[in-house]
Order: sequence, then structure tokens, then C-alpha cells
Amino acid sequence: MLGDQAERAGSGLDVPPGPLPEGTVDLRELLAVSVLAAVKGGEEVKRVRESNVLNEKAKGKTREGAEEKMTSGDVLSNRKMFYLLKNTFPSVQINTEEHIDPPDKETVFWDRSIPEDIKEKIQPKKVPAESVTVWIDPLDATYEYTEDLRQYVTTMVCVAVNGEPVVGVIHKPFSAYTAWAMVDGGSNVKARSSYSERTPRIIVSRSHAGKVEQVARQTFGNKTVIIPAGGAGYKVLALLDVPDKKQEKADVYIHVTYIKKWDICAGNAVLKALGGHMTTLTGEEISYTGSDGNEGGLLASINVNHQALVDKLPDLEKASHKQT
Ligand SMILES: Nc1ncnc2c1ncn2[C@@H]1O[C@H](COP(=O)(O)O)[C@@H](OP(=O)(O)O)[C@H]1O
Ligand SMILES: [Mg+2]
Repeated sequence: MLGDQAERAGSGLDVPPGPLPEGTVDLRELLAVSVLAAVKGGEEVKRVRESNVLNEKAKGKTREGAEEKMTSGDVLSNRKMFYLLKNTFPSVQINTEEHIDPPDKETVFWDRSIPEDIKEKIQPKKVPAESVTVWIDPLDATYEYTEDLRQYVTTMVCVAVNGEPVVGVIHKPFSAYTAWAMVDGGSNVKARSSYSERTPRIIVSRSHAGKVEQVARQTFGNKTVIIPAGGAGYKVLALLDVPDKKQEKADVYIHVTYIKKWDICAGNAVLKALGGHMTTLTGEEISYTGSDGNEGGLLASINVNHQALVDKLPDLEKASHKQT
């Protein structure tokens, strides 16, 4: 099935097809290459997991003291995704989670094919190359990946224009599923038909939870259903209509600790394209340019009153301080 999907996404070439025009980039082409990059990265992620040789390493610690891990899945996916995008759009700023080792350069190029569904739904749209920032997460839910909890794992690409998330791709390598969306363009994924606003099921981190569980209960009531899950990509997909048996469903996604922009940009773009919202806990938009960190926590929702949720969340923040 992944084979079909890779075919639909186009394929990589090992020789350059000739330069694209400089100075401007076409967001539709960026979307097509982002889908291809997420699929190709996903193939590496899957291959390494199936080999059972992860070469797991500690990368450091989060501010909260959780161990940050890195595996061959992260490194090899990163190389594929980064060079596919960099070789196709050399003048675009690309920010990626993992370190790139220039001697390890990969010769992989886009074959210029745009998948039919993208051609049908999206019109070409040129923007200045310098206004674009691409964010790559070569393996979201690394922690769960090392525990062989494959359902949580995604690869993601996001394209921001002047800091606004505009194109998002979230790919599940182990389910051969890809969601993509472009703000004011189109998408291959949609919102569910209904959401529970009064008693929302809240999806939260299982490995970087902070105090999110206690405070969510204090804010939304003791009966609130809390779903702990890995991966920011997975948690955004939980808010949407995703045809994957292993995908849980939720009404709101909340994250209270620090998080990096490559973890959240693609989900933010997808939600925004579908009329949803991803903001800090105080309702501010997140700018996907400059620094790679997001300090204000995360609140993501779609087809519910996002502002009403924001208005409840100061309580959540106060409650979190009381708990210490
Ligand atoms: N406090 C924190 N500091 C740094 N990264 C964090 C973090 N909380 C979450 N993340 C990152 O955000 C992603 C989703 O987290 P979670 O699964 O806990 O919801 C994971 O990305 P990666 O797996 O890509 O590293 C995780 O490492
Ligand atoms: Mg990652």
C-alpha cells in the first residue's frame, strides 16, 4: 500500500531535473514535494523500525528533565526529507529537528510530478522564496517509536509564509496514510461532523504531559475523558476525520509544556486550512519563523468555540501553579 502511495506522491530522482525559477516558489509545488518528502522519510522510519536496529541515543534532556532520544529512524528520515526539499528549493529556509551533516549529503531530487489529487484541488500560487520557512519533523513521537508504539508515529512537513502556517503534511508511515492541506487552497482531509463542546474529550501528551491531566480535570470537570497519546501529529489527526482504525478521536488537544515548532507547524496549518485553530493557551497565534521554540503551550480545536476554551484556560494555568 505504501508503494501505491509513494507512486501517487511521485518519486525521487537521483539526478537533478534542472533548476526551478529563482526568486519565487510555487506553493503547490512545495506541497507536492512536502508530501513526497514525508512519504520518503516515512519509508526510512518504517525500514529502521522493522530492522529492529534503532541505534537509540540520548540527545539531551527537555527543560522538564525528560530524556530526548534520537534513533537511526530520525537521522535517515531527516536526511531524505531535508535534501529532497533543499535540492528542489535551494533558496528556501528549512528548519529541521535533527542535525544535518553536510558530508552526508543525499542526491535525491523531485521528478516534477504533482499528484492528481493535488492538481485537482490546488491552483499554482507563487510567493517570494524569502518569505518561506519550511519546518521538518522527520519522526514525531520518537519516544513511542523506541517503545514500538507505531500507531503514534508521523513524519511532517510545514510551509510557513511570513511566519503563518500555510501548508501542512502529516504522514503515518505505518498506516500508509497522508493528510495534507493548504490554507485558502484545499485539502485531502476534513473535520468530523460533530464535536463535544460541553464535555470535550481531551487528548494530551503521554511522555511530556507536565500537569495537563490534573488541570484539565479541574477545568472541565472530573468526568472529563483524557486521552494520553504520543506525537503532536497524531494528536492533531485525532481531531479530524481520519480513516485509520488505530487513530483515536478527541475534541480538543492541549499541551502545557514547551514544544518545538517542527512538532506543531504542520498540524497548525492543517487545522487552519480546515477552519480550526491552534494557538497558545492564551489564544495567541504562533509565528513559524525565527526561534524554533513555542513557549506558551498549545490549544487546538476545530468546529468548537475556540475562544470559549481560551477563556477557561487561565483557570487551568492558575490551577497548574497551585499544584506545585
Ligand atoms: N517539553 C518539551 N520539550 C521539548 N520537546 C517536547 C516537549 N514536549 C513535547 N515535545 C516534543 O513534541 C513532540 C510531541 O510530544 P508528545 O508526544 O509528548 O505529545 C515530540 O517530538 P519528537 O518525538 O519529534 O521529538 C516531543 O519530543
Ligand atoms: Mg521529531
